Amino acid sequence: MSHELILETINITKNYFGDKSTGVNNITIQVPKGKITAIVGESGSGKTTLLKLLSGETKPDGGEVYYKGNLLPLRSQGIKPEHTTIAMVSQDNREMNLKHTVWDSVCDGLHSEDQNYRVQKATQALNLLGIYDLKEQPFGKLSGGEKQRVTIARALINKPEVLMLDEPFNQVDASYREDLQHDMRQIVKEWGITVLLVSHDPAEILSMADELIVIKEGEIVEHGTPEKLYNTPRLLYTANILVACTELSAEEAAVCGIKSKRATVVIYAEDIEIGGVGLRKKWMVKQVLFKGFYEELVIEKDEVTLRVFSYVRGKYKAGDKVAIRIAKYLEFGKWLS
Ligand SMILES: Nc1ncnc2c1ncn2[C@@H]1O[C@H](COP(=O)(O)OP(=O)(O)OP(=O)(O)O)[C@@H](O)[C@H]1O
Repeated sequence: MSHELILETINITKNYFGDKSTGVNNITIQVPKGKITAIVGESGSGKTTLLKLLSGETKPDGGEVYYKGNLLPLRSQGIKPEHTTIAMVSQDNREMNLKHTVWDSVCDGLHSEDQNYRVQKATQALNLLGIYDLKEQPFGKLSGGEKQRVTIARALINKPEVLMLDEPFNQVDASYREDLQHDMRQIVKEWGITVLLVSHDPAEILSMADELIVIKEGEIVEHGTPEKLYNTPRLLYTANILVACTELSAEEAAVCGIKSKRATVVIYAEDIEIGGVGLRKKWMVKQVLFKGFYEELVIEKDEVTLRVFSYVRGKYKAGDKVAIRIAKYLEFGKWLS
């Protein structure tokens, strides 16, 4: 399927100390217009660096970035017209004045001088992010999560064509985060905004993104839809980023009844069913962890430990013996002879 592209990089490289061990190396990507693309990878893999290159904040050592088919100018070159359509929300709040009120912080981001328009837009943005009641508060006195919401409101207010979000909700309360993610997804879709999202939160990545780019040690190692990469990751690295899973050697897998000729077998907790008619109860429940609407059981057999979900709370306790059925597993690594 072909999509209209908004940003494109060709072999971009940025190394902070002149060697390949930091930054990003030779990255070629195409960012489709109107989609939410998440950049994921372990800490230090180069996600923020890639975002900064794509926004024109950082100059590549080599390669090019194209915005709508034209070479992207650097922000520091002061070439503004293109850049007003790329907004960046970073983790450091560097652009924010700590003494400004929430209202002024958001209004400062507006390009129009028309008073009615400013009031209308700022009110809309503050309501959208659920921070209208904080409008008289100085930015510096807000909590981390409130600050994040102000910087997002400020970035959204001019309806940018591209919105770059670096860990945008990591300090927002869990109770509010899901609603905010859902609202943001709806707004950017309605407004046709292209989003580049950097996040460590698997739930956020999987529920918000249309496309994932997986980056490891400064290079792209895998890309695809969240469904594809969750269900059939090519790399163990990707599975570990997207889901908390159990990793077993082939010998340990054999304890679970899995005959594998690959070095590593990965099992997602949701693919293990407890019970099963006619199965022998060989697994010991070691712990029952309360998780809200479900429980996580830590079960053990022959020194192999698995994590399983139980949706009937209170049914199992430590010391119980259970049978399990593994519905699905993934195999990675070298072939064993
Ligand atoms: N300004 C800088 N000067 C020197 N080294 C840097 C700079 N910025 C990043 N690096 C290094 O480049 C590598 C990639 O950093 P980057 O911030 O892009 O990673 P990341 O994937 O966003 O990490 P995290 O998830 O921890 O935020 C790291 O090794 C980091 O130490």
